[in-house]
Amino acid sequence: MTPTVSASGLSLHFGRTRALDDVSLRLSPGVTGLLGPNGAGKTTLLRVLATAVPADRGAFTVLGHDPATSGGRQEVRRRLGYLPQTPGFHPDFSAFEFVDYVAILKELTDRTARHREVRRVLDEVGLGDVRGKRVKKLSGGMRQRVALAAALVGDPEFVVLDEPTVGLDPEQRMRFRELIARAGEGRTVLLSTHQTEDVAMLCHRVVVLADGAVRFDGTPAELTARAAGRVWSSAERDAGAKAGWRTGTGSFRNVGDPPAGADLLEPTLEDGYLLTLDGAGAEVTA
Ligand SMILES: Nc1ncnc2c1ncn2[C@@H]1O[C@H](COP(=O)(O)OP(=O)(O)OP(=O)(O)O)[C@@H](O)[C@H]1O
Repeated sequence: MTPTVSASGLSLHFGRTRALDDVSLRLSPGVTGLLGPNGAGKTTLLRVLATAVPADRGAFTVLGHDPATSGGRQEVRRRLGYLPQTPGFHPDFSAFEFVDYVAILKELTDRTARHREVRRVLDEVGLGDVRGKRVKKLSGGMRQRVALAAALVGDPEFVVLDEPTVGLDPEQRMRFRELIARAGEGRTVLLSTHQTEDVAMLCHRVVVLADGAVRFDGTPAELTARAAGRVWSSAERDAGAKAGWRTGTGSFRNVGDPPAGADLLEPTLEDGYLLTLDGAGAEVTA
């Protein structure tokens, strides 16, 4: 299958900071999770792919369009939905006005068709009843759903979501997962998150970034399998553990190099992720 997004050798420096280091990836329909510690370069990668900032080196295409040319950039933006880490809401806009404003920027020029589309996406995220409410009066979870509606307006083929579930309570997070899963049906969604459960539950693929570089690119099951035979239980923290913590049962859960005869546990995606970061030379914290 031809990938929706094809990127090769993307690098970007901010002064002496190397935010992206030779990143190559291909994205296809479905939800791809982007995991990485703070400062790994996730937001920077998303901003480059959303054409908000150009890379220093490397290139990418979205559905064959090259954003390095002004015509190509316009084509990419027409096919793109972007939920940034801090959506810039005008606080006095209603939910409808905000999404309509984004729809205008996306060049949905026919007013009647545009308003129909704005109502459709607000209904899709469950905000049809409060579309006239000021954004500043909405809860944090509702505001995130307004931002998701803005990302989905115009039915883009490539959707970039930067930590959309941060700060949400478990019920809202579950609701958001449903919405993201639905958005990923037939569309290519790139989801940056710190929530390994989001990735385990939603994503067909996961990319791990550390120090601006890709450290893993594969399925969630493959990431989990990296920790097979490397998670064990013990009465005390084990010397061979890269990370270990006392669980609610009082025993330690260790991740790393187990001693002979260790009481092995079923690994999770988070275990595989922690071990991948350790291999990358990043600090493992748990
Ligand atoms: N506009 C900028 N100016 C200077 N440095 C920047 C800028 N944006 C990002 N950086 C630096 O680039 C690196 C990558 O940052 P980025 O925000 O992409 O990481 P991240 O993985 O999204 O982190 P987080 O999980 O904390 O959001 C960091 O060292 C950051 O300080």
